[in-house]
Amino acid sequence: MSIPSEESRGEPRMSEEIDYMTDTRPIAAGEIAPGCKKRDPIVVAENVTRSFGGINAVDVRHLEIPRHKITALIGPNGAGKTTLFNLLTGFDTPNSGSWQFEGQSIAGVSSYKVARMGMVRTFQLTKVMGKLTVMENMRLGASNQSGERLSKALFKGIWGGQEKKITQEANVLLEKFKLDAKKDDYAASLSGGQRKLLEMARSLMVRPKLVMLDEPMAGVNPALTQSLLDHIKNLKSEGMTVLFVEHDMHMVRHIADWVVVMAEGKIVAEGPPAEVMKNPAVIDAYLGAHHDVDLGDAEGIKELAAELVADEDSIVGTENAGIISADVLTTEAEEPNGTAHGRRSSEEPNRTDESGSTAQPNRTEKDTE
Ligand SMILES: Nc1ncnc2c1ncn2[C@@H]1O[C@H](COP(=O)(O)OP(=O)(O)OP(=O)(O)O)[C@@H](O)[C@H]1O
Repeated sequence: MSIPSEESRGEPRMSEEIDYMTDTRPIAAGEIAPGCKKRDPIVVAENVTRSFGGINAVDVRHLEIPRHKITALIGPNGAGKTTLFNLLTGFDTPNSGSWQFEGQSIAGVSSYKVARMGMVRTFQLTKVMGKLTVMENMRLGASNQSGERLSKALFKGIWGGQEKKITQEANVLLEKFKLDAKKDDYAASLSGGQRKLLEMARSLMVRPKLVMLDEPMAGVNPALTQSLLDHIKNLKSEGMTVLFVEHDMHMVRHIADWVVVMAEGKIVAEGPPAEVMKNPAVIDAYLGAHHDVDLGDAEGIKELAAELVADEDSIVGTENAGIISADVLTTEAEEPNGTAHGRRSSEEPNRTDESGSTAQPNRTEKDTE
């Protein structure tokens, strides 16, 4: 679907419509660097901080989220991604900071008002109401839109003219998300992946401009993964902006237009996915040496095996070291100093141990042990 462009920052308004799936105009307004300005930001945050005891969970000097793009927010566990989501959407209160959505200051605005303004989010642990039916959950989503209370959201007839319209909209979304056959089932009976879909469908009842997804792939059965990816791409094609937190680098690589990297509360890198994933600081702190390999197919596995052969740091653990070929292990084992499998332990820190506590997507040393 094509949507009229909304230019900002002094650029001429284009008279023709823009297809946001094929729009190749630059995302950054100038040089790409952590906290850089965007050509057309939908969110601008300034000096946002949040600490818990002695921990600076979020310490963001400047962050802009590009409109009509899919932005991935990545970083090790505890980097502050979810806390930043909570702050921006009014689910938590910062120690300091200001931020605008669509040019309007929304710091201190409650979560339901933020949703009504068009900025919605989903949660890492899905929050659908298990004892309500799928359709009732959808109605609850619409209640954010009209500011109605829970009781009104659930009981027929109270909404008068709106009821029919809301049900129609819910039906369209449920059909799109292939949940229409389950609309009278309790949400508790859905699989984890279907609940994620329901949570996403429900958030769309407010017709948002910005959809923020916290780990949409976590706990989703591989059979539903592609469908979730397609739904997220569709949000963009329908003119929405998406910001998602994800540890699954396959997803980040395949659907993100832009990647923002957080570590210890700060924005430490950002840019197009291919560039960010080549950034040595990001690789060291988060991705690990072989992050670039797609393990979704046999070629990817072969590629990883070849990379591991060339990377002596990868030889850890026992001789049954997974996908490392027996030839390689034999060669290593025959080295005169006899340290082939334990060489990092004395003179260098073992990267597996170091990163194991933080870097979930690192499918390298850990997985080959
Ligand atoms: N309610 C809280 N009380 C105390 N500490 C908290 C709270 N929420 C978050 N933290 C701490 O703030 C830091 C940032 O946590 P946050 O959950 O935002 O990280 P994250 O990047 O989302 O991590 P993950 O990828 O594991 O979800 C962590 O050190 C966490 O322990």
